[in-house]
Amino acid sequence: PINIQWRDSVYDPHLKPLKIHYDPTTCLYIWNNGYSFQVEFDDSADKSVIMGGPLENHYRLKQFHFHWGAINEWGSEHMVDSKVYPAELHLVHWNPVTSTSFEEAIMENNGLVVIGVFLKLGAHHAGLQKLVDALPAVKHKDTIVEFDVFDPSCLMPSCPDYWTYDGSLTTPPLTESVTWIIKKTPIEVDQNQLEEFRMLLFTSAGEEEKRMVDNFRPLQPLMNRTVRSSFR
Ligand SMILES: CCCCCNS(=O)(=O)c1cc(S(N)(=O)=O)ccc1C(=O)O
Ligand SMILES: [Zn+2]
Repeated sequence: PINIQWRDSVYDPHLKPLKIHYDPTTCLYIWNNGYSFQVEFDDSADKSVIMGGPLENHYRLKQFHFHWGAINEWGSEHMVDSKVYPAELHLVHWNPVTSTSFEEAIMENNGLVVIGVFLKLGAHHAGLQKLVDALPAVKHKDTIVEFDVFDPSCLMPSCPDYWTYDGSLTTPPLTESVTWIIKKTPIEVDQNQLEEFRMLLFTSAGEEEKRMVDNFRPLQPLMNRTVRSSFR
């Protein structure tokens, strides 16, 4: 993750609007992987896909997860002009044109696209609440609960503006296979919803409880990468 300096980003007029078509019935389950909670999707066909933006072709939604802090002062993996948000949503997609599976796409150049959406403290988010209500069922590491119909588009801000740069996964194997698309405008969630995230545990049932908080990777230097913006 990087600190996006608005002034260093370059407006690219060739960047198209991002097109998102998620099929809510491709949602499978939520599970606690001991690092975050993830909502997994059926990626066996081109049913929940994104295209346009900086992308050459379409990408299939595989999973989404969040990163958050112990308190509202930090939690996001990216920053904007050194501003940190209390949480960040990542929607992970893979390229079915150049790879035959997600696992293969992880190792490919341009194999993955991750859309990042900042969460800020504010109004109650009705769409997120369905997800929050399921969290007690996945409190411990390696627990899973069926989650049959959910449309992640409800977690997208209406503003089309984004930054994009070529980067890596923020989790091992940290491969440089990710086209990052970071939405400029955060979505609002309320204090209770953030607190529910912080009630999850890193630990399995029976172990000494460790609250799942601060599950973000520290900032990495941008090096010679350029961040392009879809807006002036
Ligand atoms: C088989 C190895 C998978 C490694 C990457 N998996 S992932 O779904 O892309 C992922 C991405 C990310 S991130 N923050 O989007 O780079 C975080 C966690 C995971 C995960 O698997 O838990
Ligand atoms: Zn992530």
